[in-house]
Amino acid sequence: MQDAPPPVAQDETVRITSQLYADRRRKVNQYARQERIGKGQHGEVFLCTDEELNREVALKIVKRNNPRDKIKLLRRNNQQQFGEKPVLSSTEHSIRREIAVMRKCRHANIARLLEVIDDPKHDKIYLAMEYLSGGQVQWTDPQHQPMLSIEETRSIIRDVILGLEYLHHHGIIHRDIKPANLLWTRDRTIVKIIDFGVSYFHPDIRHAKSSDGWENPSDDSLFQEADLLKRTGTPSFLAPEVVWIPDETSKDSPANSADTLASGSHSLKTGSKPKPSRRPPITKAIDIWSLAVTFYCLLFGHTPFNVPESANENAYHNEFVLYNQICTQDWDVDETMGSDHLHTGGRHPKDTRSESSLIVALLDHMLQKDPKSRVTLPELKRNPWILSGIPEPKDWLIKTSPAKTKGPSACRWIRQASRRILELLPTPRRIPPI
Ligand SMILES: Nc1ncnc2c1ncn2[C@@H]1O[C@H](COP(=O)(O)OP(=O)(O)OP(=O)(O)O)[C@@H](O)[C@H]1O
Repeated sequence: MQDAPPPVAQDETVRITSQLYADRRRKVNQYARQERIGKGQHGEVFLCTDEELNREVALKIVKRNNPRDKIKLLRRNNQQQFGEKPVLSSTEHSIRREIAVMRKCRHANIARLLEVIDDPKHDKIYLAMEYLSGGQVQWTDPQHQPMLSIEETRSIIRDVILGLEYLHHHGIIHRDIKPANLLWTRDRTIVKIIDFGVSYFHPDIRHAKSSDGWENPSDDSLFQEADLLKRTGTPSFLAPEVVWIPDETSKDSPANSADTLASGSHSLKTGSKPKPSRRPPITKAIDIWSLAVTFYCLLFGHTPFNVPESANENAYHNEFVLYNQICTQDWDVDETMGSDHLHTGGRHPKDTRSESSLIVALLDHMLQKDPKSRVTLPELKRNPWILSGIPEPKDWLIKTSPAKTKGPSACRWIRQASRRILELLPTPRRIPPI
């Protein structure tokens, strides 16, 4: 094994393998297992050596059906009409969605999928991804103090902006942006987005031209519009429009079942903002909100909206308190931000030219409850604080534009076209020596 693994080639296509020929404790096809590096809701992730290509990969192993899924699935498939597509378990649905999105992505700030091993005879699906050995972005120490400097925070946020810009350009909403889904490369210079299990794709939200070589994920049934309304993601990072709760006076309101919040110890009157009477539409602006919560976490070492300490044991009730805070409450800032302890000057700093006040103003634009007033990704990318320190900002903006990055099929198309042109050219005749 060489010291530094060979980098992933930009035009390397994702291999789809339908035959699992080795599934032993230490080996999955050509992947020799080393230690476990992660465990999520859907599966385990192992560091592996790809013995064919002599490089390290992260192998995510997901069981198609966990036991809970199996019972639900049996019940649903029994109720199905003849000829209907069988319903996928929620785990399989999530992994198929992740594969559909990751197969299409080629970007420096998005973890690359290299191979999918999906053998119908086996109950597990394997995803070989580029190994991001720098680990998760750590943002808080055991005392809940921020661990990252302002400069490190800026660089991370900039990387995520670029990754999200690419996703949004291609009609993908990530829906679970949080520090745990941001991984460092080995040298800790680049951050990449992972975990596309709850992401959403819709061709109507694409900006990219259909001629740019980026094909839409093939299976529409994986991306149902109704899924957008589900509160998937991580509670503290969810946008107001995602956790939107019908008016308390409404008959169906959860407030009526969860011992009335507004009159209880968690009354949300101070600094509260009126909630819109109708749920705002769910758009890519939800990723901006989650990015803002992430940004806040890196700066202050805690989330902006939290369940108050006085909350009770009822998890449903506490979640409801949190969602009400997200929808109606303002957030506050600590006295200092970052591991460099930059003074904030409070939630509304008097000195509007200081660096910290620029950051608070930026957070303010990103944490707008109304998605229509929230800063957009192109505006965010052009924000002076975000651009600060980049030697040639204009060039950087052009160079990093997602319209510049070509999809995998475009690369393939270019290769095929050049091969075809070479075939059509007359074979050079040997010139006889004079
Ligand atoms: N490409 C990678 N390189 C290195 N580590 C990784 C990689 N992908 C995932 N991991 C590790 O494995 C963990 C779980 O991965 P992932 O979030 O994809 O799983 P999941 O089951 O979808 O999780 P969740 O419960 O958050 O939905 C990550 O938090 C990370 O620590």
